[in-house]
Amino acid sequence: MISISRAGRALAVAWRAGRANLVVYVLLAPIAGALPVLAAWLTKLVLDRVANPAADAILGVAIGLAAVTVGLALVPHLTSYLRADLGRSAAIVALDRLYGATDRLRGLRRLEEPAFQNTLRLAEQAGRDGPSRCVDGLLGLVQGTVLLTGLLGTLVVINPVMALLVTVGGVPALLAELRLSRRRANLLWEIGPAQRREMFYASLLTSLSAAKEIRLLRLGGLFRRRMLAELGTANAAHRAHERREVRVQALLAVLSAVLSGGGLVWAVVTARSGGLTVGDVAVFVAAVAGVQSSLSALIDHLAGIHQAMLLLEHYERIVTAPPDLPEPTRPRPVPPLTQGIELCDVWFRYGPDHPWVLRGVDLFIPAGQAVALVGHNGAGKSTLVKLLCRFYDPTRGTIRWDGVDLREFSVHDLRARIGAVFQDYMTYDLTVAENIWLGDVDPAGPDHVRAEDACRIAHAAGRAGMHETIEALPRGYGTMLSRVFELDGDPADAGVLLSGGQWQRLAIARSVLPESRDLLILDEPSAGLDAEAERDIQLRLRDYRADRTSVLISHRLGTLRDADLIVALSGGRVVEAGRHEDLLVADGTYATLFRLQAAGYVPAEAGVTPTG
Ligand SMILES: Nc1ncnc2c1ncn2[C@@H]1O[C@H](COP(=O)(O)OP(=O)(O)OP(=O)(O)O)[C@@H](O)[C@H]1O
Repeated sequence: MISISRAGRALAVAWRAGRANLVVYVLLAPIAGALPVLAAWLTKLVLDRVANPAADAILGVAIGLAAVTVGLALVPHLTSYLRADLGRSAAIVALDRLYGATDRLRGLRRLEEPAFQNTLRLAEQAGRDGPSRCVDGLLGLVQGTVLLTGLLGTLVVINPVMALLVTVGGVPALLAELRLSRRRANLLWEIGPAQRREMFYASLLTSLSAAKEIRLLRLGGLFRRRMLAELGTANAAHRAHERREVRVQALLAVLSAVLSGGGLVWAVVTARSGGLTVGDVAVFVAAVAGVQSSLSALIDHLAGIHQAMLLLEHYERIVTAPPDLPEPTRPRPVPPLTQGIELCDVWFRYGPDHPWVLRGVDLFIPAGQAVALVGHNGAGKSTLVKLLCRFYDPTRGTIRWDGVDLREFSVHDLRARIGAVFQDYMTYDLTVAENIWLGDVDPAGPDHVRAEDACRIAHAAGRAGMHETIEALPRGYGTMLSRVFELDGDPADAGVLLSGGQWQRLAIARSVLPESRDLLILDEPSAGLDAEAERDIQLRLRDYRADRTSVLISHRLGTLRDADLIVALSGGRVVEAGRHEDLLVADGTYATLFRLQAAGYVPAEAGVTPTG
């Protein structure tokens, strides 16, 4: 029912998070359980001595009761402080493990699976409060057991039958609560997709990047309604579950009230016939109420641990997930590219139910040369470069780096040799300097830009033709590129936003920051640039690309005409390859695309037929 090993791992997380807090918390648990029992017995003694003045001195007992009362008042505050502090520290340790595990997923495939995203969301939830809930639950069990044992012992002394009845009365509650906790954990899984969609619509409604389109197309109402519909779906599921809970718990409450009511009648009748003292009646009533409430707290703790364990299952599924891309046990060092990259009969599709995107691509990308990929939308150009970066492995066929299959390298080392600007490049809500520095972060170095990085960052910005523009910004390289985050927590210092083309140049600067990249991939790097800027970038990058292998993708074929090799993809295959002039002569796909595009720049009446 409750996995001991999982509970052990949750405790280990709490131990790593805060040993001192945990030790004090553990020591307090039995004390917190013993205090109410002590209070009940001391109350009995005080009452009996008040009722019988001939009995022993009362003062010592009364002081003892007062001390216990102070303890009873203080312990809950201390416990709740420790619980909160331990919870926060345990969340840091657990989330560090969780995001460490997602970071170890080197490919993209897993992140594209809805089931993985659902698991991830519950794992995040479990990571935030799972370990502390387990610790809480386990210590609650310790505290509850001490309390229950003491109170049951008290009850046994006065009325063993009642003790048995109250204990047996707790069994249905235990079974019912465990069932309910399993249902609750399943419910969270079932409503996961609706909650993720709800969050998606909610984030659209407040996201700055979506704001223009949402306002212009007046989509706010639609997305709000959809968000509410998803929320409604989740709420309906919660409501149905809570109704079931209320029904079960009401039934159990009636059972427990009948038991304690019967016990009270018995105690009063017995006291009238002299079988019990006033103190006995008081302690009996307190013990019955105490046993019932501590039993129900114990059951709640068990159910809470049970539910936390079920959610931690999602957490563990993520942190123990096997690598999504097989990594060799003894990876080969990735040599500097001296011969080239060879794709041999590469077939690829995004999933078994998806159509083939690449159907037997054979291609050689010679080292030190610029290879351009052209083709219609959806021809598979970006897919091909994603395979070069090993975001996915080919479904069939191999890709070789100087003759070695990419799968024989560590993915990390391979990527250290590749620089890229993707079509959907990132814009980070960080400073200009950080936006460029992210292109070459030393994993063992500091987590911030160092003063000595300034020179190479400016050099990379210069390569992308951005240096002067950056210098003109309010804080130069220290300018925050965000309208939603302030610099250094100063609300008056909201940053600036760049234009699309300027962001694109920044992405290029990021990709050319490291000098150590052998392969440069530029997937539509100039889509957002004006013609002059595009030419300017081409000239600036020519120097960087000179001794490097580069793969260029662009729909502006004019920018590719100088490439050493132009490769046309169609239907998932290479249909043509050659230099610009040769392909025009061949008069195939490339020539058709090139002429169509060139004709667009020439007045129709001029009747000119560009030939390259
Ligand atoms: N992550 C993905 N999951 C499923 N299908 C995908 C994914 N990415 C791309 N595809 C599909 O693969 C095909 C090739 O896409 P790809 O982006 O490689 O084309 P492309 O040649 O780069 O197109 P474009 O010129 O429009 O950028 C498309 O049909 C697309 O729908």
